[in-house]
Amino acid sequence: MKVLKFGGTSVGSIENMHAVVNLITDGEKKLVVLSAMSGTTNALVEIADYLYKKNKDAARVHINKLEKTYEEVVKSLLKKADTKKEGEKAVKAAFDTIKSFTSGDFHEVGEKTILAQGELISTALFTQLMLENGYNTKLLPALDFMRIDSDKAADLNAIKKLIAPVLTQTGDADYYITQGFICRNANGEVDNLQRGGSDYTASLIGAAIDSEEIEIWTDIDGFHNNDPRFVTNTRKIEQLSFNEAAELAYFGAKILHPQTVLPAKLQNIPVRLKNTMNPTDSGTLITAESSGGGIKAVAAKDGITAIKVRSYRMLMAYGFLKNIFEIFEFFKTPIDMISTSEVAVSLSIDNTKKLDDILKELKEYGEVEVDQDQSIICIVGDIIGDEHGFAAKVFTALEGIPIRMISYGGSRHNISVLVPTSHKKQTLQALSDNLLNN
Ligand SMILES: Nc1ncnc2c1ncn2[C@@H]1O[C@H](COP(=O)(O)OP(=O)(O)O)[C@@H](O)[C@H]1O
Ligand SMILES: N[C@@H](CC(=O)OP(=O)(O)O)C(=O)O
Repeated sequence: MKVLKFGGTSVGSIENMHAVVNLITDGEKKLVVLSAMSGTTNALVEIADYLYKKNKDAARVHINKLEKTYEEVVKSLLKKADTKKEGEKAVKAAFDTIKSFTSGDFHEVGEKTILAQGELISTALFTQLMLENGYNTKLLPALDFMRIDSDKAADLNAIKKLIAPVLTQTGDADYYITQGFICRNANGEVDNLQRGGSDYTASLIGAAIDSEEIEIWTDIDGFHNNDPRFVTNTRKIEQLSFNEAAELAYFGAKILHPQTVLPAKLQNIPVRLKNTMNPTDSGTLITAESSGGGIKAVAAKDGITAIKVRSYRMLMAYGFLKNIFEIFEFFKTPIDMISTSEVAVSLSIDNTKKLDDILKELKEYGEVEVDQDQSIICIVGDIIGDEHGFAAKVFTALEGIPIRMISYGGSRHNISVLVPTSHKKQTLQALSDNLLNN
């Protein structure tokens, strides 16, 4: 069975939902993962923010506004009395849940439960639309089988164990619909796979049921060789290897959630990116196969902090780097880039929750410098393979750009440079003009 994921824009209007019905109903059994209608998760984040700030009146205003929007959606989307009634019931249940958090203290479980309502509504309404059109469709509650562990990492073993009985109990159907993004954590509470996480849901489910293909349907014709939000002359890539796609997703290509590729790669399941608005286009295929030499694409990851530790104790000493890295391990803060000289080590992180604690400990080892608002620009392809003089080409393209760090040689697929975010657009465009489009 194929797993298909449709993102927020693909289910973001009545028209698009009808287009998705037409697209999936070819008689082939499938499991369909849906995101919340576009804009909904942001609206729910805003409501949760008001509740954290104890501004209950503002939260209520925003809740009522969103509820009205969904009442209108049900009216225009569903035409038959029984399906319309089910749609209204689902919307009411979701908004009753949201409203239940407007009294008393507000905590993380409340926030996660509020954020889950977008996917719970979109899947409930879409299932009714499928039934109204006569398709044998069943809703699979993702909260019954999607799990993360105590480190907040997806628990593929638990998902594998849980999804089989859920499918059996749900009974036979031509089309199974389920929620992207949402899951339960190790305490059984409602949680999520982080923003953009529906892609990851699809690949986890794909791996759990050993799907023949995972299709990610979105609002663009596939993976582009640069970020179309910042660069004008981007082009679609026909094929990428799992490793190339994983690096691009991890280093900021928004079209895929950073962790999406791994479950598919582990079980060698092809991932295809397709455009809901242009379904006949071949899209981008991601497989184990190498996609040939040369530079494939560029992506940028924002919100990076660079930390430099300079110490003469590092000179000729062993164990210095181990001590530095142990501090990051202790504070559960992953490091993205590293570069070293005899007396200094620079590294970059994107999670700054424990920055003050980390800096305090690092200062025990030497002078510490911190630069915030940096972006990692990641250049991906078969870089070390055939093409000599590749590094020279990259540096020529980046002439005039203040590079803070460089990482080269860690993998044959990737060169990364760290630049101030204020120079991100210029860097992406320069790489497009000099490396990708000439
Ligand atoms: N390299 C890239 N290739 C294609 N799209 C990209 C790339 N980098 C960023 N994007 C952006 O990703 C968007 C699709 O991702 P997203 O908005 O999360 O879609 P969805 O809501 O369908 O999940 C595109 O509209 C595009 O602006
Ligand atoms: N609704 C969630 C999950 C998601 O993946 O959405 P989208 O597919 O629209 O990126 C979010 O906005 O983060």
